[in-house]
Amino acid sequence: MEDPDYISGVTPLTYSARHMAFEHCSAAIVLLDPLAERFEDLNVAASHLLGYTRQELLTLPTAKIFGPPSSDLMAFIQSAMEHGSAWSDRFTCQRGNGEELPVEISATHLPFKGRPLLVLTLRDPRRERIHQDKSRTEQVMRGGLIEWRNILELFQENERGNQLLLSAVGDGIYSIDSQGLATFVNPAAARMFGWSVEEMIGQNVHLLHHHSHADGSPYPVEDCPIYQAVRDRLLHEGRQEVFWRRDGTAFPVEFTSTPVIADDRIIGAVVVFRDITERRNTELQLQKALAELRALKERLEEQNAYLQEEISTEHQYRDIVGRSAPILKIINQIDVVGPTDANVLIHGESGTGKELIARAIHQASRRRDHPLIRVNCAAIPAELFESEFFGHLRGAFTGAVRDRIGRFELADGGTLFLDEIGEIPLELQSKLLRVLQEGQFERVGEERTRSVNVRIIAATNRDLRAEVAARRFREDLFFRLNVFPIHSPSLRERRSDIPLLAAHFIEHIGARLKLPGRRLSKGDIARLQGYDWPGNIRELQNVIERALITSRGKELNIDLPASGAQVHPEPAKPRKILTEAQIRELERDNLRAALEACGGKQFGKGGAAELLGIKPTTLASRLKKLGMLS
Ligand SMILES: Nc1ncnc2c1ncn2[C@@H]1O[C@H](COP(=O)(O)OP(=O)(O)OP(=O)(O)O)[C@@H](O)[C@H]1O
Repeated sequence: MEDPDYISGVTPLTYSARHMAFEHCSAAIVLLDPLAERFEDLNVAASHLLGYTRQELLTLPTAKIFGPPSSDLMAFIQSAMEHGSAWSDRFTCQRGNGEELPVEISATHLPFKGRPLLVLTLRDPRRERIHQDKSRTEQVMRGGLIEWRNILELFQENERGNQLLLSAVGDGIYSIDSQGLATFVNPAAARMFGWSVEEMIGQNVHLLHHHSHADGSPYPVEDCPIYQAVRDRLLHEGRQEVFWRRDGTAFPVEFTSTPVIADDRIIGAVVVFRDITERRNTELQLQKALAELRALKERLEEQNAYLQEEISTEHQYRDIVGRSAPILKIINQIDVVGPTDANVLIHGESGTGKELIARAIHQASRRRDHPLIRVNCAAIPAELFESEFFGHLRGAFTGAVRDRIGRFELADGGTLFLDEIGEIPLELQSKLLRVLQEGQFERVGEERTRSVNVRIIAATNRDLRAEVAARRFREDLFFRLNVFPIHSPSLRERRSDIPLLAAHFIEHIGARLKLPGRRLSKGDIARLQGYDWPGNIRELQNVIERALITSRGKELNIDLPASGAQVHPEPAKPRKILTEAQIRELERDNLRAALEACGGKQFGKGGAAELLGIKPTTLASRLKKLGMLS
């Protein structure tokens, strides 16, 4: 290598380059003189591999590196010289630091100026492996990178998919940055607000659609839970708020605002919202339906209570008994008017069967499956009329401790029988007229107007025309009621029905009292027919009942006031006779005691009416009659 001319045709420059290439080649190369067992030359890589300086290696015997010449080494060198080259991985070098280094050796025979030199390329297989591993790692990493890129692409595609998804969903979705400006708005959100996506991007979304509360009062952005999420990193929800449209209208929403955190920094929030107008409407409808149901239940309960009360006190036998001309006329009238919805006014003396007629009309009507509600107008204190008719709200007046529905509502769909209609105070007559005309009224203490569909059957023993003339009864109301007048004749006007009626009562009352088989003598029948019956059929009924109770045998003892017959045939001792005033005082005392016992409570559970075993309306009328109303 000292002689620059050892290769012909090589210029000094190229020689120098070749020399550099040898010197700095990454492979470790030594030029060996096998006969001298010395290194003739070596490059930088060989010096590094063997762990000696160049100078040291040039002076060291090769045995220092390859060990004492072994048969293997001899055979290897021999083979290289004979065949021109040889390769082996069975040798070990002794490095400068004493370390044993297994090497791969490629040998090339290079005869130079008559000397048999060998060019040995030494390779550290461990280093090779390291290089290979590194290369493989790089390969894997490069492959991994591709893989990563694929994932990234997939993600980006997903992102596009996500974008598509966000665009397609029905919920409104938008995102805001940490400044509260919109960075993304899906089409559903923009559509709901009435803005375009482009118009919204970059805007303060709160000012755009969330600026006011439902009542129109301002909603400062500092209070906005959507923006709060950007400040406190917490998810915020809204359930009772409204968002505003571009056109100034609002819609109820439900929203969540979720903070978006990257590298532990809040970069914004994502808002998902839903227009809940339909749900709200459904809820409202449901609430309305529930309220109606509650009202219906309330009404049914009241109706039930009313009917229970009626059952215990009212007629066990409702059939109209009689074959007289006036009765046949009434039956005919019932047939005619029953199926219509016309108001009926029944006029007749007390006890002639006006209520029976009213019930028969109701039974003959299309309303028969709905209740017939009776109101005895004579029994209602003036101040309670309105509440009795139309109901009241709790607290509407002293004593109104709970909501109460009135008789009109109770009778909705059915018939309202206004007994003793002539007793209604004038002030209430106009309100009554309004319900008859419009079917509308308000409960006491309530603004809401309610509607009912009620047929009115009124009854009176007064001469209503005379009442109208005396201005105690409204003429317009009279005409409204008197659409179909029915006269309920006194018993005097139909004496021929008396035997039938008497037999009817003997049978029914006798059955109730468990006194069957009782009968009247012909003489008694004649006496009954001769009597004037100021109390009409009710009086007859009472006379028969008394006779059934007092008679010993099958033959009844009829006791008629006019005849002077004995009511109590065997008085053991003289009875104490009370004057009318004394009876009233006795009753007053009794009522007072009952009221005291109930702590002043008149109606309902544990009230005086219950204690006395009378209807609340009866109690009210008695208190009124006896001047005991405070
Ligand atoms: N034609 C009849 N057949 C059988 N019973 C009758 C008849 N008419 C009336 N009654 C009976 O006579 C009683 C009194 O009748 P009702 O109460 O209908 O009379 P009213 O005219 O409504 O009385 P008031 O005006 O006092 O309210 C009832 O028990 C009823 O059942």
